[in-house]
Amino acid sequence: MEFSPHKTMSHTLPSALECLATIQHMLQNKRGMVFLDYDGTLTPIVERPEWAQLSQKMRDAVNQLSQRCDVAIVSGRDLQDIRNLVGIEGILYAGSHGFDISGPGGHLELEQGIDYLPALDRAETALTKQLAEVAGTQIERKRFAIAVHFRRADPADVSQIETIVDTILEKNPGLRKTGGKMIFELRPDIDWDKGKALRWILARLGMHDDEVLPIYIGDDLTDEDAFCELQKRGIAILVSDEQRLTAANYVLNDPLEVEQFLKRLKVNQNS
Ligand SMILES: O=P(O)(O)OC[C@H]1O[C@H](O[C@H]2O[C@H](CO)[C@@H](O)[C@H](O)[C@H]2O)[C@H](O)[C@@H](O)[C@@H]1O
Repeated sequence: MEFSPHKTMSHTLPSALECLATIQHMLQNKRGMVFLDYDGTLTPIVERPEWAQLSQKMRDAVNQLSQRCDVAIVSGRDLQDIRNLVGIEGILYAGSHGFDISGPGGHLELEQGIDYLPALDRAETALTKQLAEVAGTQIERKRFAIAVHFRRADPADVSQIETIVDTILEKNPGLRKTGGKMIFELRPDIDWDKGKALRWILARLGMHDDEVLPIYIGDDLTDEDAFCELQKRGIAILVSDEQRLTAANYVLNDPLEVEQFLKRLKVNQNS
């Protein structure tokens, strides 16, 4: 029987900071591994993707955490972009929503969706041409996804932008549309997402359910796939100060609370 995740409204969830003792207790005798989303989790959401720079305090918090346990950054951004933005050696990076994975020292490489690169290239060309005249749009090509940003567009233009994206999608079978915070995204239409990537990473690291407690922290729609994956085996923390339906089991209000949580979390390779 297929597992159907339990979802709840985020304002009913307990704070991960207030429940730190409980989380520590769950980590006892388990190996901890922390998965972190980037935008909205490690950095506040800002108007342009290139403005979302990691603060030195947050970099230190993640770096110090990576001395205590395995850490993976799992982002919708391009793999090279996220690696440059975070700039910490010795941790695992997953870009393009988990389609493009690279572990420390070149271990644990995965490129999911290579066959779809021509379709993504065609879609990128068409989007660039057709959205050129729509003010405030921004196209961000990642190796295995294309984001169409409309945060700076006139709200009255959003349905026109979506129609353009949908028309291009129709002409490029093999891709699918997903959403996020003021973006439409096109990505390979295959059964792969941040949740599947998380499962793949744990399996490749030889981390079995009874030995490891994975913790995933994220804020966006694509992070829900990872939250669903962890309902059976870990801790899922939503970063949000707004109400929404989520499969997470704890909440943090914003990246500042994430930073405090990461600093205070006592977790070891073998807790
Ligand atoms: O999985 P993530 O690391 O959270 O990436 C999700 C998307 O984040 C970025 O876009 C979002 O953040 C921007 C900067 O704050 C903001 O301007 C935009 O409106 C947000 O959607 C990134 O640019 C995308 O590629 C990621 O897919």
